[in-house]
Amino acid sequence: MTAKIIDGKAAAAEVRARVAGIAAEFARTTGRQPGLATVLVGEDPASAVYVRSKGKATSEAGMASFSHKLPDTTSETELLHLVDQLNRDDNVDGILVQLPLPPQIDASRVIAAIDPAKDVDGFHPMNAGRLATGLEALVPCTPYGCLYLLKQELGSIAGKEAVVIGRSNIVGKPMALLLIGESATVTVAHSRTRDLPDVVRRADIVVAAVGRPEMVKSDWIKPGATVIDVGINRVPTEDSKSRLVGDVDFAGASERAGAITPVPGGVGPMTIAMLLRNTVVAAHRRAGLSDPKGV
Ligand SMILES: Nc1nc2c(c(=O)[nH]1)N[C@@H](CN(C=O)c1ccc(C(=O)N[C@@H](CCC(=O)O)C(=O)O)cc1)CN2
Repeated sequence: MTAKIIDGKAAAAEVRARVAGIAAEFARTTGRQPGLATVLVGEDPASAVYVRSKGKATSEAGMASFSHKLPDTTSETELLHLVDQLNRDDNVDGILVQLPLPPQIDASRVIAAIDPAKDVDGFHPMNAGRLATGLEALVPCTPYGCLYLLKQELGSIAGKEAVVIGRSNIVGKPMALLLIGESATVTVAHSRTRDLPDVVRRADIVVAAVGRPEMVKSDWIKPGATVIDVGINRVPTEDSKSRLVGDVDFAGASERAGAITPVPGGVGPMTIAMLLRNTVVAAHRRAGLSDPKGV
């Protein structure tokens, strides 16, 4: 079997186009554009690329983009002060503090300081708790993007066996909750899971989010399974350059899976599309409007 390649770039472009239509309608109704503030602390090159892409995508969707760049010597107090200003700014509907943060800053304190109504990353404990209890929440962008791709591929997920590899607050845990919300039967596997290959072999749906290059081997994949690869790992090549690989052995798994996301071009672009989606949703809720349809 040769798997269908799930095109995350195309799906993200569709979401972004719909968000742009919603943002334009919001601006007509309220007299202002939805606004997203990004905060980058330090010089991490990958983070700088992601934040630039987010700002560009925000502007392209007809939303206001507010970019804040702080030096890597920024103290936690200084960052909390900026978050407080953004919380009070009525033109800002969404606040995104790019992770990771430098070691002198406790990311969990910063996340907890963001107004939950503006927490477009969905990382605030209030949004995490609301997602866990099935209440309306802002949902973390990467798992929400994975769910979008799964629903587009499979239609209903109800009753499917899903294995999520990884238990981070940002991907693994919210992914598991979203799959439970769709009535899948969910196993969360992690570094202490016994006989991981056999656990993965049961899965109709595999979501790999461990951050270990090509850890998931082809013979772990049940024939016909849908594989969502969240990993983005840069590995050296023989010509002293580097390339991106996921957490799944893509070449091997493509021979067994029914459908699989590539890296790059799979889940990554969906993360940014869902950030824009969360920003228009936050803008509507803050303006007292009902949630936009179709995203
Ligand atoms: N505050 C946050 N920080 C981080 C998040 C997040 O969701 N919120 N996620 C990641 C990084 N990330 C977004 O910030 C992100 C990662 C990758 C991509 C992407 O489109 N990747 C491309 C490949 C890019 C490349 O060539 O390097 C792809 O997969 O096709 C988008 C966003 C950590 N921090």
